[in-house]
Amino acid sequence: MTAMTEHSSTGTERQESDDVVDRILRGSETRAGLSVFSPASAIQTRGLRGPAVDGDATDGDQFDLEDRQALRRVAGLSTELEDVTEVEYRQLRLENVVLIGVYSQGSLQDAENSLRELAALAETAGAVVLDGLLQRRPNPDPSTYLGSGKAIELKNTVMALGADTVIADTELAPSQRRALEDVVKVKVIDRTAVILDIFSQHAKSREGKAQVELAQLEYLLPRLRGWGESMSRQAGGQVGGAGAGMGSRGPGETKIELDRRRIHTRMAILRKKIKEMKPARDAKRANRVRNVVPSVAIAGYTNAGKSSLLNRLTRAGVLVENALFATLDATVRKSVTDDGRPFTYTDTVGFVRNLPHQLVEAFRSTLEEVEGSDIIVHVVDGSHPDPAAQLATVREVISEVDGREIPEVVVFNKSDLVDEGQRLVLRGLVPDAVFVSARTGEGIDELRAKLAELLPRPEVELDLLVPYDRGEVIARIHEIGRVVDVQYVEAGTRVIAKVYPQDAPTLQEFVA
Ligand SMILES: Nc1nc2c(ncn2[C@@H]2O[C@H](COP(=O)(O)OP(=O)(O)OP(=O)(O)O)[C@@H](O)[C@H]2O)c(=O)[nH]1
Ligand SMILES: [Mg+2]
Repeated sequence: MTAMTEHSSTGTERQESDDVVDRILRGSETRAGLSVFSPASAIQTRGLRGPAVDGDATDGDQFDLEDRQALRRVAGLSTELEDVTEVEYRQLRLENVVLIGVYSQGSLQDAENSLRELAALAETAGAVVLDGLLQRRPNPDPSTYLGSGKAIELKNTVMALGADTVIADTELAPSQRRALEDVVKVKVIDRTAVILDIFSQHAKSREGKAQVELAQLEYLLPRLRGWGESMSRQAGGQVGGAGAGMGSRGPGETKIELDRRRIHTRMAILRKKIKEMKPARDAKRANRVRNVVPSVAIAGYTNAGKSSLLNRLTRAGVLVENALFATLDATVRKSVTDDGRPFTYTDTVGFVRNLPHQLVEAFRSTLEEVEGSDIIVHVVDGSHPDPAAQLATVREVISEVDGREIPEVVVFNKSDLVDEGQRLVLRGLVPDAVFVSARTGEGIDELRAKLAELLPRPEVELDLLVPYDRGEVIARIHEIGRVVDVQYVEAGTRVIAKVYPQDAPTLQEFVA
C-alpha cells in the first residue's frame, strides 16, 4: 500500500472514529430503552437451511449453504457504499446481510452450526439474513479474512443479492475489516460487533448498561490504536527509529490521541461506577444469604428457554422472546416447595460460544448469581442440532465462576420438539436429565419434585409466641422457614415453625 492510500484511508477512518467515539461518549442514556429491537424468528433465518455440500473440497472451496435461487432478492437496492464513514460498529441498522465464515479441515459441521448461531444473532439485531458462505482454508487470510479470490466472489454475491452488510463469523482485525470492505464495497462487521450491539440494546440495569458501554469502548480502543500505529509506522519508516515524532504529529495523530485519552477517561469513570455498584448488589445478595433462603439458578445457552421455564415454574411474567439474549439482567423470583419451604429462582443471561472477551466481565457479573446458588438448573434446548456443545460451553463457564461444587440438574427443554430417537441421544448425554417442555408443561412437576428433593430442609423446630402487634415477625417466619402449625391464643400468635439453624437465634425472644 502506498503512502498516499494509507493517508487517505487513515483520514477516512479518523472521521469514522470521530463519529463512533462521540456517540458512545455521549452516554448511554440515548441508547437505553430506545431499543428498535424487533423479535425476529431466529429459527426461520432464510438462507441457512438445507444441507451444505461437502465436496472433496480442496483448499479455498466455497459453499453456498442454500441454493441461491431460492433466496428472496431485494431489487433496486444500491450495493455501492457511498461513503465509508457510514460504517460503524454500533447501531448497525442492519438490513440485508450475507454471513461469511472460514473453516479448516474436518470442522464443517461446527462452522455450519456457528454460522447458524451467527444468523440468529444477526436476526436478533434486526437483520435479514440472505445467505451464508463458508470457505475452507487452513487459516483465515491475514489481510482479507477470505482469500482474495473468494473475496471478489463474495462481492459478486453481495451485489447479486442486494445485500448491504457482510458479517464475518469471527473477530476481525481492524485491518482485515478495512481490506475486505475495500473489496466488497459494502459494510463489513464482525461477530463481536453484533453481540455488542445486541447487548447494548438489551442491557436494562445501570450496571448492565455500564458494563456494556465499557465493553464497547474496549472493543473500540485497539481499533483506534490500529490507525494510530499504522501512521507511526509509516513515519518511522521515513524518519527512522526514535525520531518518529516529526511528521507523525499531524492532526490525525493528535485527534486519535485525544480520542484515546477521552476513551480512557470514560473507561476509568465506568470502572469506578461499576465498582461502586458492587456493594449494592452484594448487599442485596447478602440479604438473601443471611436469611438463608435457598436459591435455584436457571442457567443455560441463550434461547434454550430459561425464561419460559421460569415462567412455567412460577407463572412470573419474565420476558420471553425468540431471540438471543432476551434476558440480560438476572431476575429473581420467589417460590415455595409443595411442603412449604421458600426458595428463589434466578433467571440468568444466556451463554453463547466465543463470547467476545470484552463482554466476559459483563457476563460474569450476571453469573455471580449462579455462584451463590444452591442448585443450578442447567437448561439445554433439546431440539438444538448440537446439544453436547451447548452443555460443554455452559459447564466450562460455570466452573470458571466457581460453580463446580453446586449440584446441577440438567433439563432438556422443548421436549415437544424432540422425537424418540433424539431423546435417546440426549439420555445418552446426561442419563439423569429431566425432559420438560415449557410450552406444554411436560415434566414440570417432575422437575419441581426433583428440586424440592435437593433443596436444603430447615430442621430446627421452634415453638414461638408472637404478640399481635408484631405481624412483621410472622411474615419473616413465613419467608425464612416452614410454618407447621398456627394457633391464635390470647397473648398472640402461637407458631410452630421449622427454620434453618442459622436463623434460630434471631427468633430467640419469641420462643414460647
Ligand atoms: N417449542 C418450544 N419452544 C420453547 C419452549 N421453551 C421455550 N421455547 C421458545 O424458545 C424461545 C426462547 O425462549 P426464552 O425463554 O426466551 O429463552 P432464554 O433461554 O430465556 O433466552 P435468553 O434469555 O435470550 O438467553 C422462545 O421463542 C420460546 O417460546 C418449549 O418447551 N417448546
Ligand atoms: Mg431469558
